[in-house]
Amino acid sequence: MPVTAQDIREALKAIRLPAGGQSLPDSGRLSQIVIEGERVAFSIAIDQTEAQAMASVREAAQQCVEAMPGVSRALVSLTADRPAGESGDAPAAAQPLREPGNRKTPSPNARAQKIEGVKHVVAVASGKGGVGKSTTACNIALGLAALGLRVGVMDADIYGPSMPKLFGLSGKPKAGPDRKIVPLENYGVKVMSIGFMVDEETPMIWRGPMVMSAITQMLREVNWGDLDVMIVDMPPGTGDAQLTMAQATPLSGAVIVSTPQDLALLDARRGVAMFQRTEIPVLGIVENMATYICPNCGHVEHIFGHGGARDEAEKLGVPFLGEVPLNMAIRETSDAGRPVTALQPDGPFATVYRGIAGALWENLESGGFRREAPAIVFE
Ligand SMILES: Nc1ncnc2c1ncn2[C@@H]1O[C@H](COP(=O)(O)OP(=O)(O)OP(=O)(O)O)[C@@H](O)[C@H]1O
Repeated sequence: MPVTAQDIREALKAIRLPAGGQSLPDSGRLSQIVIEGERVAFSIAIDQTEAQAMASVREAAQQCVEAMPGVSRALVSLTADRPAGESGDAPAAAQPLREPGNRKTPSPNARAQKIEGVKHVVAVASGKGGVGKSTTACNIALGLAALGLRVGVMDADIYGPSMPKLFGLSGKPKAGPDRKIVPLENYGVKVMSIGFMVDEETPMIWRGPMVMSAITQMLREVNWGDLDVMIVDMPPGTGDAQLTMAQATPLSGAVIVSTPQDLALLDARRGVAMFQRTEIPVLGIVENMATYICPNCGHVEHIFGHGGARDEAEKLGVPFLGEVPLNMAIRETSDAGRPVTALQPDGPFATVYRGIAGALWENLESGGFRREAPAIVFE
């Protein structure tokens, strides 16, 4: 018989909080329990100061559930998103951290704990899907690495994780001697993706508390080592899931990717607004598929109109980091797991991405906003 949430709650009664405290289910700290087939996921709410003390409770809960018949894997994480003790029978994503009205939420740095050894965490986001957010995130990461920086990529795009494909990586990451997961690596960049943790056929399992569990695990239980920058590929859009995720991640700032079309710009504006509302600095806008350069004659065509993102950035008072042309080489190399910035470092597109990466790094390090990357001229 398939296991039920009630069975799991019963079994978890054996787990007690430290110092002879209540049983885990009675403590009101359990999130909703999500069951899909033989996989189970839930989170345990803690106060940030309890992280160390509660680590053994998390481990015991996981072992307890994995020992149950009908369970092949349990994903249990500690979350400090809501006050410990508050009853949690609703998915985390259904409880946006946004407060009612127009009040601003506290800065993410006050909420999300820093990741040890990681200097800057940068979200790459877009107001809507399909604008080339992941391709841009991947190539910016490689551009940063080309500048000699230590770079990691965390793929938090729950709707369609694409970093495994973009970096040409597959397989399951393994745990190291310290029990932390060792990220996979290619082209000198460490990569961790929801795509490594979930079967392709069951992407919808990463909903509600599972999303938060996976993000928490990828942030806290992965051995990232020392990084100058961690790039986080966010899910496209500006809904509550994105907002919650942004707030749970200790972001230094965000980069918004947009195409020149009006619609996308409207969406990009929403993206900017989402980060501004949460007091996460917008480090810049990248215009993707800005121009088409004829591979035969070099003629530059502005298929979708041009300059929209630059003007919009100006209006919004956020930096414009640069523009990436629409080009088959970018599509083909990305889709084949051979990103252009790593494979053709002397080519024009690698130059563009390195320029964007350089401007981003400067903004990060200065804490100020440089207006844009140097213009790249195609001759
Ligand atoms: N500058 C570009 N020139 C040509 N093709 C591009 C460019 N940027 C992205 N693409 C292609 O567009 C497609 C969508 O890109 P990508 O997956 O990066 O978008 P996304 O915004 O992350 O999408 P999703 O919403 O699915 O997460 C891919 O096939 C990619 O190779």
